[in-house]
Parts: sequence; structure tokens; C-alpha cells
Amino acid sequence: MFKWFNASITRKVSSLSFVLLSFLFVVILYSVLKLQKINYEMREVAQIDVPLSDVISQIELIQLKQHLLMETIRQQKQALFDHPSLKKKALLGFNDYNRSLSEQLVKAMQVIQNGLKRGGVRIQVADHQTLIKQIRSLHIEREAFDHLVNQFFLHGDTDFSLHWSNIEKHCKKLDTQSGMLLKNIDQLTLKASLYTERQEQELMIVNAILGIAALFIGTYLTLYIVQSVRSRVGSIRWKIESLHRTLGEDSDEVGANSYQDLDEFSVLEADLNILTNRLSKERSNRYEVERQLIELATRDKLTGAYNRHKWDELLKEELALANRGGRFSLALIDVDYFKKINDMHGHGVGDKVLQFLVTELNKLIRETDMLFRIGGEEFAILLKNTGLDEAGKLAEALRLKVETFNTPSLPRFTISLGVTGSQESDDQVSILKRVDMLLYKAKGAGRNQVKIG
Ligand SMILES: Nc1nc2c(ncn2[C@@H]2O[C@H](COP(=O)(O)OP(=O)(O)OP(=O)(O)O)[C@@H](O)[C@H]2O)c(=O)[nH]1
Repeated sequence: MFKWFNASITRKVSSLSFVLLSFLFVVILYSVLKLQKINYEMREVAQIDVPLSDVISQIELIQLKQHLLMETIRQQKQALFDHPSLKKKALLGFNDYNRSLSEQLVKAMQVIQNGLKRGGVRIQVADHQTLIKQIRSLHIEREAFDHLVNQFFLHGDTDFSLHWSNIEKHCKKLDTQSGMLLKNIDQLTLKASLYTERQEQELMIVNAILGIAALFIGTYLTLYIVQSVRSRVGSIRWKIESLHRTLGEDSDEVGANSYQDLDEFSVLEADLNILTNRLSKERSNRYEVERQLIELATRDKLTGAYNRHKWDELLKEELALANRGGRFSLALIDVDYFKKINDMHGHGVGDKVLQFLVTELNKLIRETDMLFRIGGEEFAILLKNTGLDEAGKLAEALRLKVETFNTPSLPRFTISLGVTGSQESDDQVSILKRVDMLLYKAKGAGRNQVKIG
């Protein structure tokens, strides 16, 4: 039982259905067996007790007729023998009585014997057997009475009183015996119907008990499952709400009253949908923030060019690739007389010059080339997979572009460039030293120049 409480909802529902179906099965099985039994008993009542009841009423009628006949003879006395028509009528009445009683007794005997033979008598077999004995003895008495009646009609005219008193005595005896037989048959019929009634009541009580037990168990288990589903759904919803609170704003979307028409699982589904949407929004926001942080960490604030940190990192990577057979070129760029620009036009204008320079350089370089600000007014371009000639041409184009630009809001200026290509066994120090030297040479040669080497 303890294990059951910890089982999954599916197992609980299955076991609940199993218990209820078992109950139903027991109720059906019990009802079928009991109804079969009742059916047999009803058949017994129909095949034995009903015909016997018919015999009872017939015998009662025969006896009534017989009493009337006896009363008539009692009044006629000796005169019976004086009138042949009266005698004949009386004789016919006795014969009819004898024949009818005999017929009914035979009929009763056959009904009981047939019932016993077919196994139809299931209730009070012994009582039925006693009935057979009583019928037999009544038969014997009836035959004896028949004999007395014959004697009466042969010798009654000579000694009416003697013969008639014998008939009266025997008739009473017959009355008593048939009365007892009728009473026994009556009781037996009553007992059989009471017994059948008891069986029906028993069936109803047992079915009611089983039904109530099934209802009780079913209701209890259903309530338990409903309660546990509701409490689990409630607990999951509470966790979702706390998660929303942890995430911050928008938490009022959960637990809204607009769920009134939905069931628990639909509400939970709706909550989860909101949470999923929120989490995916949060994830995209996080990616965006991360992207911005990376940008901030790798870009120069003033010009937007890559910063010194990124420069060191990428230069190292390119050197490693070059050492495995790749190639790249470097251009080192410095604004000529930048101090003078600052001094003459102010630091703000100097900043704008730097921003303008970066914008223009970015327009000319390729997508794979990268522009870095590596000092105050000093920049570098990393030209991936580019030979020295090509890099030299690009440097010259850059120099020319700057020299010839004409923007009214900015003072004119020039740049000097040193350009070198990656060489075997180059490292960070050697390549930087070489390109720095070239830039120095360009400066030394009068500035606004490109030195390649
Ligand atoms: N406006 C501005 N000026 C800067 C910035 N960073 C450095 N500088 C200035 O750039 C100037 C560099 O001057 P120098 O090193 O003498 O070089 P130069 O005047 O360009 O002379 P040459 O390089 O020899 O042609 C300094 O005055 C710095 O203050 C910056 O972010 N904005």
C-alpha cells in the first residue's frame, strides 16, 4: 500500500481501474451464479409447486362435492334404496368421487416423482418424499373407502345404519388424511417461495455491499489521485512563479485569473509556454549582452577599431598559422604631426580626425582585413592571406586617400605607413620590430610615405 502512494499517476490510475473492474467482475459473477440458482428454484416452483397447488384446489372441490353427497344420503337414509333413481345418483356420485380423487392423487404423485427424478426438487427433498408416502396411504384409504361404498350399495338396504356409519367413519378418516396432505403441500409450496425470496434478498444485499464498497474505494482513490495531481500541478506552478520572480519583471504574466476556464494541465501548459518564451527571450538578450561585452572588450571606445588586446591575440594566431605554411602582411599607420592638430584645433577635433581616419580606412580594406588602434594616433592593419606586394599597394591607396580627402569640418592631414609580410620563423617581437622600423623610415623620409620591407 505504501508503495502504491509513491507510484506514478499512470500506475495509480491503472491499479484503480483494476480494483474497480475486479469488483465489477465479482458482482457480475456472483449475480450470474445466484440468478442461475434462483432460476432453478423458480423452475422448481413452476414445475412442482404450481401443479401441486392445482391438485390441492381440485381435491378441495372433490371433497366439497363428496360432503354434499354424504349430506344428501344422510337425509334420504333408507329411502335411498327405495328409489332406484336416487340409488343410481348416489352410486354415480361415489364413483365420481373415487375416480376424481384417484386421478388427482395420481397426478400429484407423478408431479413429485418426475420432479425428484429430473433433479428438479432442490428444496426440501425429504419433505417431498414424505408427501409421496402420504399420497400412497391416501390411495390405500381411498381404495378401502371404495370397497366400503360397494358393500353399502350391496347390503345397505338390509342394514343401512351399520354400513352407513362405516362409510361416515371412513369418510372422516379420508377427510383428515387428505386435509393433512393438502396442508403439507401448502406448507411446502410456501417454504419454497420463501426460500426463493430469501435467495433474492441475499443477492440484493451482497450486490449492494459490493457496490457500496466499490463506490467507496473508487471515490477514495479518485479523490486521492485528483488531490495529488492538483497539489503537484500547484507545486510546479509555484516553482514556475518563483523562477519568474528570480528572472525579474514580467512575472505577473503567470497565475493570471484568465485561466478560469482551463483545467489544471492546460494552466500548467500555459505557464510553461510563458516561461519558455521568457527564457528564450532572456537567452537572446544574454547572447546580445555577451556580444556587446565582447565588442566592448575588443574594440576601442573612441574609434570603434579593434583594440590593443585583440591585436596581440590575433597577431599571435596569425603567426602560428604562418608558421604552419600560411602568410599575412602588416601595415603600421601613424598620423603625421598629430600633436600639431591637437594643439591647433583642440583635442576634440583631434578625436574626430582619428574617428574619420578609421571610417575611411575601414571603407578601403577587405572584410577579412582587420584594423586595430594600437596607440594614441597609431594604427595597424592585419591583412590575412596577403602577400607583401598586394599589402604595399593597399597601403599606398590608403595613404593617397587620406592625403586627398577634403572635409570642411576637419583639418587636412597625412599618414605614414610601414608595411611588411610574414617571414619564416617570425615571432611577435621580430615582425613588430621590422614594421616599426619601416614606419620610422617613412617618418624620417619626410612623412606621408609608405615604406615596404
Ligand atoms: N586628440 C587626441 N590626441 C591624442 C590621443 N592619443 C594621443 N594623442 C596625442 O597624439 C600626440 C602624438 O604626438 P607625437 O607622439 O609627438 O607625434 P606627432 O605629433 O604625430 O608627430 P610624428 O608622429 O612624429 O609625426 C600627442 O600629443 C598625444 O597627446 C587621442 O586619443 N586623442
